[in-house]
Amino acid sequence: MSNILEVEHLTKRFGGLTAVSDVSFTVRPGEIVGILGPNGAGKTTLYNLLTGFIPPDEGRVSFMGREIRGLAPHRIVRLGISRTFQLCRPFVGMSVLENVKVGSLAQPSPPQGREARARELIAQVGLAGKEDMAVEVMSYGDQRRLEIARALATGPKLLLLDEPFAGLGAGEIADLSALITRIHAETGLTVLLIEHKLHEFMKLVERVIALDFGEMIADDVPDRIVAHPRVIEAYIGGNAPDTEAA
Ligand SMILES: Nc1ncnc2c1ncn2[C@@H]1O[C@H](COP(=O)(O)OP(=O)(O)OP(=O)(O)O)[C@@H](O)[C@H]1O
Repeated sequence: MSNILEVEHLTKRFGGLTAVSDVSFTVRPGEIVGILGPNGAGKTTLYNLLTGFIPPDEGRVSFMGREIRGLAPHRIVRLGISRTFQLCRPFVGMSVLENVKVGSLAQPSPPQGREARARELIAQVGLAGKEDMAVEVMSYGDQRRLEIARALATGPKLLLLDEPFAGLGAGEIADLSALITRIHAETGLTVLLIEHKLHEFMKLVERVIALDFGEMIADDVPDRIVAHPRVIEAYIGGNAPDTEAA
């Protein structure tokens, strides 16, 4: 399989606004690809389209050679696409362990191995010892780790991260960035990453797909993206990119 994900002419309109406009790109297995763009560029809408949360108006999405347009979110998770959210969405009133086990319910695997696997993932994201902790008392940084563990529990081949560094301090960002790098290296998982903290973003990703007003304006390696005239214009015209370390 040459590409794990193929997006062709994907378009989503909300009334008169085209949030994602004729976007086409491919992702190879094991790549870590950044999705860049100022506020409102269409990044989260793109994730919502890839995960079946909303249907596209036009275009197609092929995942591991299979057309997934129109499939319900739980079917897409089962096929191997998992995501985290911009705002953490842990199940409150449940422990860390229970939260991760919920993720594993996405796959029709026998229940016996679920707890052991959940404990492994909790350790993998650096939360060992916190299995029984209530999620509402966790730090924001730990909640981000939990989100990643829960997403991994669904057994993804493609992981979509939506602003994992939002709201974190510099130390937490560096730690989480190292965690993402390690998980990517250890598992060979394909990763898409939306992030406004460009300093860490550019270090993490191998390639960047840049959006502006729903249109794809560039698809290139980080070094060329930061010098790309349309990317610079998109940011200078709107929000200056946050290229400093947080
Ligand atoms: N359900 C919706 N109904 C109407 N408009 C929407 C809806 N969802 C998104 N939009 C609009 O679509 C555009 C793209 O939004 P989107 O959230 O995808 O941008 P984004 O790049 O993720 O921005 P941010 O970086 O601020 O999260 C915005 O103008 C937004 O207001």
